[in-house]
Amino acid sequence: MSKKNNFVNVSIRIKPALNKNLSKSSCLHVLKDNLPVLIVSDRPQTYVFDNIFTEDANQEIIYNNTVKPLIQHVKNGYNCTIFTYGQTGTGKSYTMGTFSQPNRDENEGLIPRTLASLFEEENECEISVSFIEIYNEKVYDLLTNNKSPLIVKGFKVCNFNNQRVFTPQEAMHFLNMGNTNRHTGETKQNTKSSRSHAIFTIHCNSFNGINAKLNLVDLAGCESVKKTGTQGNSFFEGVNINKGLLSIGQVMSALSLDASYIPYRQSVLTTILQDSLNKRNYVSLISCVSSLPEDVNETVQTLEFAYRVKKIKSKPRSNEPFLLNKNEISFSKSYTPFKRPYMTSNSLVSTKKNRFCASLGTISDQYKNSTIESPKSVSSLSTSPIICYPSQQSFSPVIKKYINAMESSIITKLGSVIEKSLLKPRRSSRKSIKIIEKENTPSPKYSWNQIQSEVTKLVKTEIQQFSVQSIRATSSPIINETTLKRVLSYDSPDLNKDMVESKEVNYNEFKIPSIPLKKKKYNEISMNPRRSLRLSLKDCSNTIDSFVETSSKSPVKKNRRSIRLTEKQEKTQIFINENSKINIINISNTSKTPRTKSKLKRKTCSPLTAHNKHVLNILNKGSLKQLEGLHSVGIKTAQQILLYRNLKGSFFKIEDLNQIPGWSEKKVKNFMVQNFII
Ligand SMILES: Nc1ncnc2c1ncn2[C@@H]1O[C@H](COP(=O)(O)OP(=O)(O)OP(=O)(O)O)[C@@H](O)[C@H]1O
Repeated sequence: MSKKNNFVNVSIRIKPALNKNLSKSSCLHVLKDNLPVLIVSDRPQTYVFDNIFTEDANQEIIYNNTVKPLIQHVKNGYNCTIFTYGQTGTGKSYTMGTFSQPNRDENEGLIPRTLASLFEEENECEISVSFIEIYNEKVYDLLTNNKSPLIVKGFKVCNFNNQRVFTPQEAMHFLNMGNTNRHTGETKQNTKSSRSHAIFTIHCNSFNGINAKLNLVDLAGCESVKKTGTQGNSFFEGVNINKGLLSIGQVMSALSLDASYIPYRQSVLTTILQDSLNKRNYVSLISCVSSLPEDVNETVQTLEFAYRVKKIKSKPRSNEPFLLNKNEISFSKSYTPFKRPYMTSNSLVSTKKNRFCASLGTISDQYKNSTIESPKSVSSLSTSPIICYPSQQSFSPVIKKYINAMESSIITKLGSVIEKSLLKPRRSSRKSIKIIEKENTPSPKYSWNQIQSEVTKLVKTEIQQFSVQSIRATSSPIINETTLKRVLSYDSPDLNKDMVESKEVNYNEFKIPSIPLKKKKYNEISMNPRRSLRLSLKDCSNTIDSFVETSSKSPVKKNRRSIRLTEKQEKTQIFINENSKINIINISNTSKTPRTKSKLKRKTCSPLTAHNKHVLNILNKGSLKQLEGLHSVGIKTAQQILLYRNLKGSFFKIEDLNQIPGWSEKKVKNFMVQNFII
């Protein structure tokens, strides 16, 4: 399966002629060169499949080539489905092993072999089994004597028996029990014909929280009323059987054509197999065919179905809870910032929050079940607990309870911090964002400082609150800084750089790492409207010291491009140049400062220049209403200007309007003419 890198495996099994006396010529010819090719007599088509099992292939060969490769996938958390399809009497139930065989060893089918294999190795997961059937478009539990149909909600069957099993024998007991309860009947073509579609499911719940299932589906056979000779009740059974099979064919066709709509709802069979028959799971199909010339139409129909399934290109996805690993980080880096406005929908937020909490939840679970050891590097990130304690420390159950409660409390609250940050309302309209997205402008500002301080506060208070009760007495907890960085960098590509380094710190010394800002261009810088910070001289000395000390670390202060200190006589100005060096300039001679220059200029401004400045001022600082007050600016244009300004910063000159997406030079000129800008 994996050698061809395709996760849908399609096999054909040709039923041997059981009555040698009746065996005539075969309508199927198999060529085995590089690929197994099947040719049907007198038909133009040739078919290539993953496996073609000829009449002499025994049950072991079938198992080794179909189900065996899936076992490890199930253990790794992938849902897998194997199903048998074909004309009635061609050996689907025989292949699947749903009915007990006279000589168990040799003829044992796929289900008994799978169960034996799952229990063979040391058990890494809890195994339970369920067995249901779909009879006349209703679902029945085969592991109970209750004959009332089960309720299907959405695509989930409710209240079916899921029996925990510890040995293959126990599991076989439930298989046989289900078989006795299954609807069967006699037809012209099969003395014990299945009148229902049966689904035997092996649920594998691994101890690290990964749950996966293996569905072994024994479909009822396609039947022609003429050949089976069914009448009355059996006739209606046949109609419903064919309905299920037809719908499964339509689902497969849609999947193979990559259709946006997959018609799962056409029948109960496809409805409840929805979470298994899709591109996220491993699927293996065994199509059972007859080689008898009189069955050639049914055989071709089965081969066509198999061929459609073969075309499906799937991408299986593990049920493993979401963990931020290196790949996720690199994904986050390649995140185009402007996709965010679309992604901050409620659903995305809840998905992100759930996935994030799930990842931390798993971490906590692992932590509960294993010896606690401090994480050492980024590579151990995905398995590291959020709070670590000195290794080889054994905790009493009471303390463990506190630790768990504290962790889950932190996890829940961190989720809401993230949610809050992602749901930060935007003033912009969706349309405007779309326009600007094309221009690949920088990301809208997120208040990461707020998140930082909230997370710090939260973690500290939580730990202190719990520590008081018991933990502090036992040991001093250590916050795994890497994990918290991960929390902070959850949606911030900027922060991921920090993750290369990892260390543990005591919570008393714990400080959320500062976010290094990228060198920004003019427009990006102006995303932060506070470009300068004025301080009175009283606070000056303290502030300068702390500013100088922290400015190289703190991105918040870096954004403040200068601190202007005002005093009556002496003025000091602090500039941070592009290399993050701080220059303190004495500007007691006011004529040297750019500010004074502009003041001088302003004095000599002509009325027209003043008007230009006024318009520019409105463009840079005006409210939506004020913008609308300008000529040729409607509500949409005003919104667009506002959005652009919020994202890119101020306009230097009115001509800069042509940087707004959709603003041609002609439009800018028109704006200028209408607003008397010269
Ligand atoms: N490869 C095989 N080797 C030996 N016996 C086989 C083989 N395939 C099928 N049989 C036998 O053929 C008969 C019909 O097989 P089976 O009941 O499995 O068919 P089916 O496709 O499930 O039919 P239906 O759709 O009517 O349930 C059984 O007696 C079975 O033992």
